[in-house]
Amino acid sequence: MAIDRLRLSFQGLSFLDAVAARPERSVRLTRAPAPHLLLWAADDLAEVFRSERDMCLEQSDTLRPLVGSTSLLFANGPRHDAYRQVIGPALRGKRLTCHIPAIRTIAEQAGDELAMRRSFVVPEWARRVTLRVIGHILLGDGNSALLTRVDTLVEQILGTPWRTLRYRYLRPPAPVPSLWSAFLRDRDMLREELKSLRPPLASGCPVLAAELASGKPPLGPLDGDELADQLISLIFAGHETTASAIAWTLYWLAGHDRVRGDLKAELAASPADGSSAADLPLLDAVCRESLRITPPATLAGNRTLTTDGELLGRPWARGTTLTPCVYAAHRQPDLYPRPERFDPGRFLGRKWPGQQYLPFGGGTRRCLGADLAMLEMRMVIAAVLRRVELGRPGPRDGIPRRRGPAMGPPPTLTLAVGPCP
Ligand code: HEM
Repeated sequence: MAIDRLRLSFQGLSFLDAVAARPERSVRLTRAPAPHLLLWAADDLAEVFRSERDMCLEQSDTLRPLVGSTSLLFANGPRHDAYRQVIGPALRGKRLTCHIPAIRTIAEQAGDELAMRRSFVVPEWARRVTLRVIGHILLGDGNSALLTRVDTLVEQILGTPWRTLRYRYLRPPAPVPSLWSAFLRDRDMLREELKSLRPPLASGCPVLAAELASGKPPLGPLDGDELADQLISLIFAGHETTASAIAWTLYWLAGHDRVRGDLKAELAASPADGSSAADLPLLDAVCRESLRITPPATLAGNRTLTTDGELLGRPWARGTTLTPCVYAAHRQPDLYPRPERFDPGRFLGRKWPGQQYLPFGGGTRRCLGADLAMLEMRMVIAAVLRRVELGRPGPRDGIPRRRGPAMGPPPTLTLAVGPCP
């Protein structure tokens, strides 16, 4: 049965496509002594998200060398709660609203850049935009060289599935020249710089790095290594997935003339910049449908049971791992008729429950940047569509590619752009 684990690792989405139609809405990747299941039935997901106090998140072998072993992405128990209490409020509500003018400027500049071009490589352009946004929120302005180095480090290991496999499985001793030793050298130099960074305490809006470094409860003082882990984690989590989401949304809009026309009409009829979902309902629905049909994170985090117990009507042994499968949950034809069709109408005037629509995962580990990501998607898409017309993508341009634990469009996805008619 471990064959299914290998198929997931090597075939990725084609494996998920093959199992998504199973009536049991789950697949067992491994059996005892350490069973691992992917789940997507709404009732099962709701129960998993309710029972997370008896589960912990395991560190990922792929991400740990990048984000560090004290990363909040792997924290559990009270330390995890403390991180969420500090980071969560900084990324929603009034504190997020404070960053809207800066995000608007970044979105408009990104749109202006396209207005001067005939075509652009979408994933690379989108990563530059989202890197600027998370850089502004986390470190304040003026750290673009440092941010680019984080992006280059990520690219070095996740840029292609082949690079990820080499980085994951070929780790010779450090003195041997290899992708691994180059990665370790660049990572360590970057960490040293992050440790000595002194973010401004306040620059209009509070800078998240300064709050993390403030030593205030519930986190208390972080040493340099722990702070560097959190900065790399937040830059990584905060821009990779959002860049994929923006790139996918432009891809879907480019291929759907009617939806794009309706959205342009909505934008033409309103001065709103997209910072509020209520002002531009079709724009919001387009972004949500894009996250449904091509969720950047196809799986949420692996939850491992810390005690023997009963769940989903069955007894489970400690050590069992349960993973919500976002991709399969979003492709259930009884919930989403013709799930392979891009149809933003599914989200117009309708809110989906968290166990049926979960691009940001759920429960106590639900994405802390969900509000920021939605805001950023809407504002960037609005700025682009107001400035340029998009050309049609090619027939093979939408084949998803693995990017570490996430799913992105092909790195070469290129769209033609021209003046608005
Ligand atoms: C469209 C963009 C994004 C998507 C699709 C996405 C998706 C996810 C998913 C699926 C998880 C795991 C949730 C779970 O296991 O239940 C997650 C966790 C997380 N995300 Fe995002 N994310 C996005 C953008 C962001 C942004 C902009 C930030 C900002 C810093 C961010 C920060 C985080 C953090 C800190 C966690 C860990 C939460 C925890 O473990 O408590 N994400 N995200």
